[in-house]
Amino acid sequence: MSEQSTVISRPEPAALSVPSRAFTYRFFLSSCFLVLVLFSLTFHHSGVGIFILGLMNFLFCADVLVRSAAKDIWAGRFSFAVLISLCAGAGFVYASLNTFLTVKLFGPSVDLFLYSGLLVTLGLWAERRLTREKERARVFIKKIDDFLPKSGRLCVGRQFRKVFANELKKGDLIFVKPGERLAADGIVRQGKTSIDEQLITGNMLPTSKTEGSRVYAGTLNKSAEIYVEVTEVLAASALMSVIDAIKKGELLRSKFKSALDAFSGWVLLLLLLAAGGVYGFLLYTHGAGQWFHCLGIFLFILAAGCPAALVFAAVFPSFFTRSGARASKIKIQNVYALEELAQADTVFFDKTGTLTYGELRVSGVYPAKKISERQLLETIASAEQLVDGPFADAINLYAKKHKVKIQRVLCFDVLPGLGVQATCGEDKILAGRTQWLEEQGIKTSAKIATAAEAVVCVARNGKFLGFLTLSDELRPGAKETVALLKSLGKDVILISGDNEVSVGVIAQEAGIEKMNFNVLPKTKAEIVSNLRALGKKVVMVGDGFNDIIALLKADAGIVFSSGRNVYNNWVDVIVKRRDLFPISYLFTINKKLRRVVAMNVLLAVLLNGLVAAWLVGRMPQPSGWPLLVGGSLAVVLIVLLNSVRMLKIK
Ligand SMILES: Nc1ncnc2c1ncn2[C@@H]1O[C@H](COP(=O)(O)OP(=O)(O)OP(=O)(O)O)[C@@H](O)[C@H]1O
Ligand SMILES: [Zn+2]
Repeated sequence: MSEQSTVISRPEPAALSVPSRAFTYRFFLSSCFLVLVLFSLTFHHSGVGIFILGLMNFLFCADVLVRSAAKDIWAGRFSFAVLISLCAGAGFVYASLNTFLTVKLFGPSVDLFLYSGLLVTLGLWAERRLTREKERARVFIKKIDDFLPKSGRLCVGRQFRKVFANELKKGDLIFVKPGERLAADGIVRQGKTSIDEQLITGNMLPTSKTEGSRVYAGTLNKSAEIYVEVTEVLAASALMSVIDAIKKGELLRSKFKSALDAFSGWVLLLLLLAAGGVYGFLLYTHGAGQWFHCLGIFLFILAAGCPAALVFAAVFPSFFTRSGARASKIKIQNVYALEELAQADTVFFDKTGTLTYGELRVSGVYPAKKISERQLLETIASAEQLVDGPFADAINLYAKKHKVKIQRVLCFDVLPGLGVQATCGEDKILAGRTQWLEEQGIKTSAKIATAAEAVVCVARNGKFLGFLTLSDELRPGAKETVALLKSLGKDVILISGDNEVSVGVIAQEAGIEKMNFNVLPKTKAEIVSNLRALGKKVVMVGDGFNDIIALLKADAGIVFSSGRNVYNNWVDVIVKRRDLFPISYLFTINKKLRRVVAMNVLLAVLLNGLVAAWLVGRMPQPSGWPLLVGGSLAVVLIVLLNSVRMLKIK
């Protein structure tokens, strides 16, 4: 019981102390102050008025930045908030002292109210962006919780009692009305209905269910009342393992550090060294008695040297990276994942739908002895008629083309990675993986082991009727991508639910030496987790439902998708293309991205430093603010131009 509740409880509220709303309204307020200061400076209003505007900006807008800066300093982090708070603060103090002291401080008497205000405004904007990104992840987590059934109707004798879904135990009987979500995995004991199982099996069409059918927690009962025997508590249900993987993945992601924070410490150090150096030099030449008078130059360099363009140094490149990728039908949902891709040790490729198109075609029909081809086809086509997905689509198309007679299906279960189990009239049909049939005591054919393509075995009432082979084609670029990944030193492994021979054929075509075959969807995820536990960085490239947990458990997940997977929100990269060529781009782009960001930071620091130095060199410079602000904005433009390079997908 205690274990159940820990799994179900919401993720701990991460270190998101300030909501983005707080940044949003402060950003707009601060922009207004900025305009007012600019207006006052242009029309030479009194210094006291400008000081009041500046003070209000600090009290009402910069307060969040200062508070989070204090927290960061306390924790020994020299974050972006620390940099902006210190520099904008220095500028404000400098400008205030110059407004009220009769003897001006040593330094260009440039009005820094405007510039420090600009730093505050841009700082708020950047922090708002970052917190919003984290909040979005939170919203997704909340949304996934909506799928979680909250309560169930437990049958006690002839009565019902509403209980929390996580209180249900194996063997309990529950009553489910139409329109309700199932509270646990189970087996239908009474009633007939159709269930929307998209959440678990990916089947878009409702699945018909009757006594003996399997049902899953979280799926939606659509048409009639049913009684279900609980076979698995909610905490151990299929839905829960997906939700659990999603939450763990989000937690992992929320720990990523923004590039802005990573560089801010260095910029701050540089500024302190420059300002401190000049200050020391002045003390040396003017004498220590002048410490207060000379302090001006320290404050000035700290404030004017802090590049406003720094805010954009990391934002622009990732924005353009995303846009460039989107134009090529790649949706990078998590830019930080690019770093993981670059550092990955192992890359797993799923076979059907990922390395191959996943557009299967029935290539062979092999009836068992004394069974006609018709019989075999009629049986499997009846079982698959309401199923979708690559296997069922191919079989249904083939049946239609060959005018195969189809029996009405009473109910069916889709078992991800295994196959389909259906009831037609009195007959029970199984269509799926060879091992799955063997496990149920059905003897299949020895010929199957030599099939070089995906196989679906068919049985009716425990009797093997034969099998079908389905062919698929490698996506263009598969070979090239594998070769490139190998040249980058990555271990490439093919992982598939199909048999050894058919996986081997595709592996060879793609140039992959390592493979895992006959793997169940659950095992895929375990293989990924185990490798990660050994300290490896693992990337999963997959498609659709069977791979979702493996995709979520990996350090980064890339999914090939036609866009109807409900779990797509949670995958790092979505590829909506026919070829595999851009996959290698995803693994190499991070290097370029980092280079461009580093160059942006360098450009911003150098150019802004030059402007500040120019002002210091031309002391006193009473109306230098247009140069400082104009210069900084010009640097923003240069950073922008440098970042546009990321648009190009090589
Ligand atoms: N609709 C279906 N009808 C019959 N059999 C099916 C169906 N779906 C899957 N199977 C069986 O399950 C096996 C594995 O399915 P599937 O290819 O979807 O798994 P996977 O783990 O995603 O592997 P892959 O790497 O090939 O994508 C298939 O080879 C097939 O025998
Ligand atoms: Zn697949």
